[in-house]
Parts: sequence; structure tokens; C-alpha cells
Amino acid sequence: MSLLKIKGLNKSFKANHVLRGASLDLSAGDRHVIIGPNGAGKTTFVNCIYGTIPLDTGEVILEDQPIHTMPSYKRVGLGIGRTFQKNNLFENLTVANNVYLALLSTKKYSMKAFKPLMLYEDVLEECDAFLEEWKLADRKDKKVNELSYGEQRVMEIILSLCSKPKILLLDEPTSGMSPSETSKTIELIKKIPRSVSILMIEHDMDVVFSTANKITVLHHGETIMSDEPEKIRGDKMIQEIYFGGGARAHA
Ligand SMILES: Nc1ncnc2c1ncn2[C@@H]1O[C@H](COP(=O)(O)OP(=O)(O)OP(=O)(O)O)[C@@H](O)[C@H]1O
Repeated sequence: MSLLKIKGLNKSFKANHVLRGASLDLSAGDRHVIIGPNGAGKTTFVNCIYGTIPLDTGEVILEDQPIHTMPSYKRVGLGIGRTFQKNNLFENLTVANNVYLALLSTKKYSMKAFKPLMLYEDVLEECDAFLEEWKLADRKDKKVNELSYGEQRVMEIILSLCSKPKILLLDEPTSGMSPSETSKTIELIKKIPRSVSILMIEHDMDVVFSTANKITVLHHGETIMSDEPEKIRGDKMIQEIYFGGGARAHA
């Protein structure tokens, strides 16, 4: 059974018909990567799944429940987390304070206005565990704007995991990173437990083929093929329209 079923999404920005019946099935535990040339509609697709922008027609179904009319915060509550192409962090706060805020915002207990943070022991422990796991423990008290670009992007992933998502949407998690930052980040992404299913946009073919168990190709807003990586790599039509079509990636 699909964990997330996306059926026939259409989205236009004025006369620009960006998504044209885009569809995709995400199964539990998947590392599903969306590829496609620049401007194909990949970020728009993810934005419609998360609810950042409304879709025109189509359905987004999470475990048999239609969620496409819900605001983003409700989708987050049902288990969808995401990162953005651009950092979405509190740059003047420390690494730890960013994580504390993300964790506290997802806790069921109500915040008591004058309860000192130090009394939220579970939050402090969870924060330490995240920073340890993602190799940022030694940056805990640094302001986010003192981190390297790659570290900031890793922070984005940590914050998106604070809500304990069932599904994590990653929009080009390694874009702008150096080759060594990219390989470190990919190793960390690979360690995310399979209880979190991942739907990821990615251009770098080394990253795509080293992480995906399924790939969907989006071309001019249509999902033209969804299959195992080796089938995608060997498909003549895909090679012609994607790998030969001006994408940033290389085969
Ligand atoms: N909020 C918006 N308002 C108007 N047009 C938009 C908006 N978001 C995206 N578009 C347009 O939709 C088209 C697809 O953009 P989108 O960012 O989804 O493509 P993409 O496949 O993610 O591209 P890239 O690989 O370059 O990130 C582009 O023509 C873009 O200008």
C-alpha cells in the first residue's frame, strides 16, 4: 500500500501551466528521488504536496486520507516534514536554540510562559542527541550565521526531523555544497531510519544513484516515468530528454 499517493496534480501560475497531471506513489521506507531538467516543476510539485502553495486540481492522499486542502501545519501534524532550497533558520540564534524551538513547537504540552527552558529535560536531551548524530555537537553554542553553508543546510534537515515526520521532503539538500560537504551530508541522510520515508529532489546524479531505490522523472510538469534506478538509467527516452536535455547533472 502507498504511504503517500499523489494523483494528477495540475498547477498554473497565470498562463504558465507548470504541473500537468503529475502523479507519484511513495511507499513506506522509500528513498524516492525526483529528477528533471531546470524548470520542470519539481519544487512546485513538492510545494503542492507540503501545502506551501495550493494546487489547482489533483489529490494528495496520505495513508488513505486526502490532505490536499489542508494547511501546511496540519500536514506537518500528520507526519510530513520538509526542507527548503533556501535556508529557513533563525540565523542570530544559536544552533541549540534553533533546535529547542523546533522541538518545543511540536510538543503536545502547552508552553508555560515562565517555565525555564532548562526544565524541559526531554527537549535538552533530544537536542543533544540530534546534534551528536548529525555531527554538530561542537557547534551547539555557535550562532547559526557562524556555521558554514553546508552546516546550515544540515541544520535544516535536523529541524525538519524535530517534528518526527513519517515522510521527509528534501529539496536539493546538497545544492551549493562542496564535494566533501555533499558526501558527508549524503552519508548522514543515509543513516535516517527507514521509519522515515524520503521524497527528495536532486540534480547531482552521483547523489541520486547512491541514495534512490526509486526515481521519478518530471518533464514539463509531467511525471513521465517512475521506476527503479537501473531502469531509469537504461531508458533511451530518459537519456535523450533528460541527460541530453540541458540538465545540470551528468550520467
Ligand atoms: N510562486 C511562483 N509564482 C510564479 N511562477 C512560479 C512560482 N513558482 C514556480 N514558478 C514557475 O514554475 C516553473 C517551474 O519552477 P520550479 O521551481 O517548480 O521548477 P524546478 O523543476 O524545481 O526547477 P529547478 O530545478 O531550477 O529548481 C518555472 O517557470 C517557475 O518560474
